[in-house]
Order: sequence, then C-alpha cells, then structure tokens
Amino acid sequence: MSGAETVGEPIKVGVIGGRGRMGSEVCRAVEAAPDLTLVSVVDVGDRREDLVDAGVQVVVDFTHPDAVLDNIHFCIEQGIHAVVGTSGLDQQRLDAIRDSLRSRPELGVLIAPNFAIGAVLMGRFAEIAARHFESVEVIELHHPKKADAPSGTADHTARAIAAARRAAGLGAAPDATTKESAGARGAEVDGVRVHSVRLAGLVAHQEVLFGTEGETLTLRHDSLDRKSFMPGVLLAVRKVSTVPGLTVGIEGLLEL
Ligand SMILES: NC(=O)C1=CN([C@@H]2O[C@H](COP(=O)(O)OP(=O)(O)OC[C@H]3O[C@@H](n4cnc5c(N)ncnc54)[C@H](OP(=O)(O)O)[C@@H]3O)[C@@H](O)[C@H]2O)C=CC1
Ligand SMILES: O=C(O)C1=N[C@H](C(=O)O)C[C@H](O)C1
Repeated sequence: MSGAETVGEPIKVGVIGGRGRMGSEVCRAVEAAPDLTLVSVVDVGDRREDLVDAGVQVVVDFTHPDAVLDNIHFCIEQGIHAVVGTSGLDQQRLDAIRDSLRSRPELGVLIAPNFAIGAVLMGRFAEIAARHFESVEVIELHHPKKADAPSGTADHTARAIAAARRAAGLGAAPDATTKESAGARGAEVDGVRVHSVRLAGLVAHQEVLFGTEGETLTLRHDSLDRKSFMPGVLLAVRKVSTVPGLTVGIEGLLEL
C-alpha cells in the first residue's frame, strides 16, 4: 500500500512507540486531525503485524535507537511509508535504509532529527553563521530520561556546522587545552565540541555558541512542551507519500 494521499479519504496512521512520551503525543495529535485516522498503536510486546492488518498507510516511529532500524525495514517490506523521529540513525544506517528502499522505490521514508520549527530554523541559522566565526560549540540540554547523548539534533547541527566551516576553508576552532578531566571538553562530532546536559524539569533545548574577535553569537531553541513537535510530525505524515525515497529533515517540506 503506498498512495497515502487519497483525496477525501483520511490517511490511515499507525504509531510505533505509541505508549511513550512522544508516541502518545503523536496519537493525540493524529486523533485530533480530521484528515488523519489512527488505526493502530504498537509498543513493546505488541505485534507489528497489527499495523499491516489495520491497513496502515503511514507509520510514525518514536521508539529507541536500538529498535528503529528494524522497524523501518519492516515498514519497507510491508509497503508502508514511514515518518521517523527516533534518534540514532547514523550514516551507515541511512545507507542501509537507502539500499532497502531500492526494492520499493514508490515508498517514502522521512527521518527528522527534530520536528520543531524553531529547531529546524536554528539549524539553518547555525549553518549560515558557521563560516563567519572562528569558534563554535554546541550545548544540548534534555530531560534525564533521554536514552542517547549527544542528541540527534546536536549531532545533526554539529555536522552541518562542520561542513559549512570546511566549505569556507576554516580549520579547527582554537583550543589550547593540554590538561583536562575526561569529558570536560564534551564530545567531538565532526570536529565540533558538543556538551550534553541532563536535568529534571527540562524537555529539549539547544544552544549554539559562536565566537570571534570581540563578539559572540548565541542561538538558542527551547521545546518547552512535546506539542512543539506535532505540526512537523503531522506535516510529514501528510507529505511522506509525495516524496519517494529517503528524506532527512523537514526543511524541504517547509520550503526552507
Ligand atoms: N525527531 C524529533 O523531533 C524528536 C525525537 N525524539 C526521539 O524519539 C525517541 C523516543 O523518545 P521518547 O518518546 O522520549 O521515548 P520514550 O521512552 O518515552 O518512548 C519510546 C517508546 O517506544 C517503546 N519502544 C521501545 N522499543 C520498541 C520497539 N522495538 N517496538 C515498539 N515500541 C518500542 C518504549 O517502550 P519501553 O518504555 O517499554 O521501552 C516506549 O514506550 C528518542 O529517540 C528521542 O530522541 C524525541 C522528541 C522529538
Ligand atoms: O529525546 C528527546 O526528548 C529528543 N530527542 C531528539 C534528539 O535526540 O535530538 C529531538 C529533541 O531534541 C528531543
């Protein structure tokens, strides 16, 4: 099944990880959307085949970095479009998804490190700023139940900044540290330092700090509620069948 955008008929949506923090929010958002219908919710211990039995056209996955790749392969095998928010899909895993999609070229798999419009814009602004500053560091701050560090968003931002710096001919950011406690300078992602904070009370936040002689620029985004991700998720659900193949990020759907 692949034609999810049938005019007049609600798109049949299934959610994997539907009892989690994000998955339950997605279920509420889908149920409130008149053009979508929630027909299957799957979590740990449930049969993924229920998605197929329910005639799901688009699956939304918010599960765990260890589970997501297998779920995507399952969707492709079953001919179901997939919208994926789960983090942990590195280049090697993205290549495996592209391989898998070769047998089903009509299907769309849309993976977004972050579905919040402010976070997407912050990434774009960071790319623009990157070539103008000799120094840059990323700080991501999240709730303490988050499974992975650094966050998928921070990883994506750091790699985009690194690519922009390379294109501008910038070398490594200055850093004369020769003595440090383990972890004090954060993780290095494509040459960019990324610091991860886990703190009760937080949801999902990121700062990108730029510096050059005599000035600094700080970009900051705050998701204060998981509802912030829902417009992006619903947009992806509505559009995924129109963008066959693998799409990373919702920038294209937002025409950014
Ligand atoms: N792209 C974006 O905009 C966003 C992405 N995320 C990402 O989404 C993912 C989920 O985050 P969050 O909702 O906070 O996490 P939760 O732990 O709250 O939810 C994940 C849910 O998936 C379930 N689950 C785990 N493995 C499987 C599996 N194999 N099959 C079915 N269900 C499974 C979990 O069950 P159990 O608890 O029993 O393990 C849990 O109910 C993370 O990778 C996070 O980084 C989060 C927010 C925004
Ligand atoms: O786990 C979270 O909460 C989030 N995960 C995503 C990530 O790893 O970047 C997106 C957002 O930061 C919230």
